[in-house]
Amino acid sequence: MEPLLKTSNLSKSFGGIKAVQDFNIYLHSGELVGLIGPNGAGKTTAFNLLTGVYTPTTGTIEFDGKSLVGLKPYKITKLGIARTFQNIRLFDKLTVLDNVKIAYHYHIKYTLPEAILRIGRYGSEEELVEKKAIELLSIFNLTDKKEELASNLPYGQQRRLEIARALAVQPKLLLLDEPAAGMNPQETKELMDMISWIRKTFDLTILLIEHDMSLVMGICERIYVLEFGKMLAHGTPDEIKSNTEVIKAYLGEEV
Ligand SMILES: Nc1ncnc2c1ncn2[C@@H]1O[C@H](COP(=O)(O)OP(=O)(O)OP(=O)(O)O)[C@@H](O)[C@H]1O
Repeated sequence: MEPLLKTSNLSKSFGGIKAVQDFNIYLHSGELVGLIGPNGAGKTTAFNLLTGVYTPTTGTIEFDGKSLVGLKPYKITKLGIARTFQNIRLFDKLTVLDNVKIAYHYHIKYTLPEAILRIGRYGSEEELVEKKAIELLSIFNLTDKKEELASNLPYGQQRRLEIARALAVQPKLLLLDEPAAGMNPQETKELMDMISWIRKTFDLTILLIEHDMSLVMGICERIYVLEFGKMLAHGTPDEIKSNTEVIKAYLGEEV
């Protein structure tokens, strides 16, 4: 079976800095895979390449049988890749519900005149969007916050809302950039369970950047390790835990 995502010698340089070099990964449909590495290793740059924020200096990205190189981020979202950000990016001045509803509009079918005149498919599609957005909020335990401004939510809830919003674009592949950052151990545990659950329920493939090793080792089937922009190792959590190069890269930290 062809992988859902496959990159080949993907590289990105900023002036003299080789942020990502020969990044070769594959993801099969339904897999939950980790991407780890010390600070500055190139993890977020890799996500930015996969989502069209940056154009690769060299290399290829195949997703679901199509090349993504040169496509704008919104096109890539439409093809089925959604992401969350290391620094949460919500629409602060919108309500929790509207943050999710906006994301559904990637798939809306009514035309602009229908929306302006509030006729045709507009009414029925808007009702459906609201219903689906409320369902998503309930999965993420945010139903009673739906009328709050996103900026008023505590940090852990903002992180969950960002994932809910990413799911609203109905992706095949979800890229999570440090979803547990700033969470306490209890919140991290709940998040781990939630990530495993949404993967099954929404039939997702997930690529996860995370510094919390217990989270990565606990839920990922395979892990890629980057260091100084290069792939240092790739394997199962057990293989990565006992890889001497990886242990060295983390300066003796428990992996
Ligand atoms: N837009 C940019 N312009 C110049 N250099 C950049 C840019 N984005 C990233 N870099 C550099 O590329 C390298 C990789 O950065 P990147 O943010 O991808 O690492 P990371 O693994 O995500 O790190 P962290 O774990 O700290 O988030 C770093 O040296 C960084 O300074």
